[in-house]
Amino acid sequence: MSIVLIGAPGSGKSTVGKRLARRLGLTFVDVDHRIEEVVGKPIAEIFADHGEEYFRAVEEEATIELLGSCGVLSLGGGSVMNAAIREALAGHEVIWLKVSVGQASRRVGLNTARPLLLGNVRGRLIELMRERTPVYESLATEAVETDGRGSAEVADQLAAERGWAQ
Ligand SMILES: Nc1ncnc2c1ncn2[C@@H]1O[C@H](COP(=O)(O)OP(=O)(O)O)[C@@H](O)[C@H]1O
Ligand SMILES: O=C(O)C1=C[C@@H](OP(=O)(O)O)[C@@H](O)[C@H](O)C1
Ligand SMILES: [Mg+2]
Repeated sequence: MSIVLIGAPGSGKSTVGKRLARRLGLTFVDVDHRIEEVVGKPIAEIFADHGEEYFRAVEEEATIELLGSCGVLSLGGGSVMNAAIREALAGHEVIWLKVSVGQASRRVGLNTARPLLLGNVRGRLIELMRERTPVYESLATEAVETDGRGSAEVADQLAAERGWAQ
């Protein structure tokens, strides 16, 4: 079983996941990093050179494969829109990092490396969150509010709940 982090871009999945894994002595993998390794280029270039459909196909394969090993796994924000990935999440501990549009757009900034947000970060986040929030909610075994809290605080709370003693 893995500890899997889901949530919108800017919710802190990559940052919190890394620290949580360190606290618990578990391995950490960020699926976006694995995709970049497999394809051999950054996410933004994968979208530009091959398109979103190709990215989603690689994401599906990488996510499902990584769910087969133990540790902490940070998913990409859009991965939960894929039915095969949703099915593969069954039986895992799925932590939803909640974030408001305002905080997420401040965190990712205007020069984001996230191709889906380019042009109008706030507007795109509103659309994505409207579509995805019910899905995040339905998959989560635990939900954590991250607004107004640092990523270290969020990670340490999750680690403490799982037996990490400060
Ligand atoms: N709770 C938090 N408070 C403030 N900034 C945060 C928080 N979590 C993450 N960040 C910052 O927001 C940015 C996006 O975080 P990241 O972990 O990449 O999010 P995600 O993987 O969910 O898109 C990073 O610069 C990170 O340092
Ligand atoms: O929301 C999305 O569809 C995406 C989020 C990104 O990951 P983060 O959620 O870690 O930013 C990355 O997978 C890709 O740019 C697509
Ligand atoms: Mg990430």
